[in-house]
Amino acid sequence: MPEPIKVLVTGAAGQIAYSLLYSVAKGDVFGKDQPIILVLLDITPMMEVLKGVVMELQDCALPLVQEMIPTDKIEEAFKDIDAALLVGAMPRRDGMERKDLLAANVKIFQEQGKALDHYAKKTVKVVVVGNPANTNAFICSKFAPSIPKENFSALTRLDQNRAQAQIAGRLNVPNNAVKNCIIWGNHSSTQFPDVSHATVTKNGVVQPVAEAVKDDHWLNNEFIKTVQNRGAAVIKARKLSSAMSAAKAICDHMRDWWFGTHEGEWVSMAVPSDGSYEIEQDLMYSFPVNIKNGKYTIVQGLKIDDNAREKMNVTMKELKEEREMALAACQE
Ligand SMILES: NC(=O)c1ccc[n+]([C@@H]2O[C@H](COP(=O)([O-])OP(=O)(O)OC[C@H]3O[C@@H](n4cnc5c(N)ncnc54)[C@H](O)[C@@H]3O)[C@@H](O)[C@H]2O)c1
Ligand SMILES: O=C(O)CC[C@H](O)C(=O)O
Repeated sequence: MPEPIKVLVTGAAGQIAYSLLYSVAKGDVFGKDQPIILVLLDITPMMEVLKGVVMELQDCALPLVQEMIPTDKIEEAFKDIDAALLVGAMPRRDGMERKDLLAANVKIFQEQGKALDHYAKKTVKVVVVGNPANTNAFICSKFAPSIPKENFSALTRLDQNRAQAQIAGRLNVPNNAVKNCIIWGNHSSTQFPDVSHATVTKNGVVQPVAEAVKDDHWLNNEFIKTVQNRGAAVIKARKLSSAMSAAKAICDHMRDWWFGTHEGEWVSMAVPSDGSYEIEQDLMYSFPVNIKNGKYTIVQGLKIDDNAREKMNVTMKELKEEREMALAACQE
């Protein structure tokens, strides 16, 4: 058995964590033979609820969980961690604007950035889930200057999974027959779900999604809008933010970062831009990436037409605006 790794989940008493913790604890993310020390951070008023979550995890009697550390102390939570799944933040409720969320949540990530800087291993891999996820990840990295900025990411895998499922549903094929859907930009309604490089395997034949769908109007309109607004649609229906699907996407994101992507396949992650595709450097922008040996590389050389360029710029502009608002909020 390898040495245990220390995995932090914040917002551990919340909705997403309730699905996420079970998957992490049973080895879906870091491997079926990787012992784990699970660190569970939430705020003081949630400690009683967290106690119940810990009892349930205990009662799962899972072999990989070597220790659980439930805490409301940030310095204890971030100490020597190998991976950070930063979920804890306020979710948007029906009728609430994203900007309300930004003001409320960005300070959490300023504080957690500082904690990462002081207490975490310098090799820690961080995925930010709490919204606005890209901008929170940007802030977190900014306040953790001793940790390489490549170690920070935000979750857009849920959007990728949504796009993949919409295409698979339309073509009546299994979800895993659809590959290489891309999410560009922000985890918000300005994101650009792009299937112009995606393929589908149907009746044993691999073909471009656009050829299989044979309906460019649907692909350029309804499909994009459905994916962009899926989170809001779930909130409207459930009166709560997506949780099961978010937890699944967090597992996909971190597992692929840990173990790598399959040959010829890419996944979408919001990562600091290196200037690829003319996206402003350091903006936490979602790109298609390949992953090998724990390191991602942005997929290069994809053809971007005028229509795509325009959509990629819209979501970049929103990210720049969010960044300015977040930096101002950090100074208050
Ligand atoms: N990026 C994505 O794809 C995606 C998808 C779904 C939800 N989200 C976001 O994830 C976040 C969590 O959603 P949820 O449904 O689990 O919400 P929730 O309200 O059920 O749980 C959030 C938990 O975070 C805790 N928390 C608040 N401040 C904290 C802090 N400073 N430190 C540690 N914990 C803290 C709360 O006490 C609560 O237990 C929201 O911001 C939501 O919008 C993102
Ligand atoms: O607040 C939102 O609009 C989205 C919530 C969440 O990020 C999701 O995508 O399901």
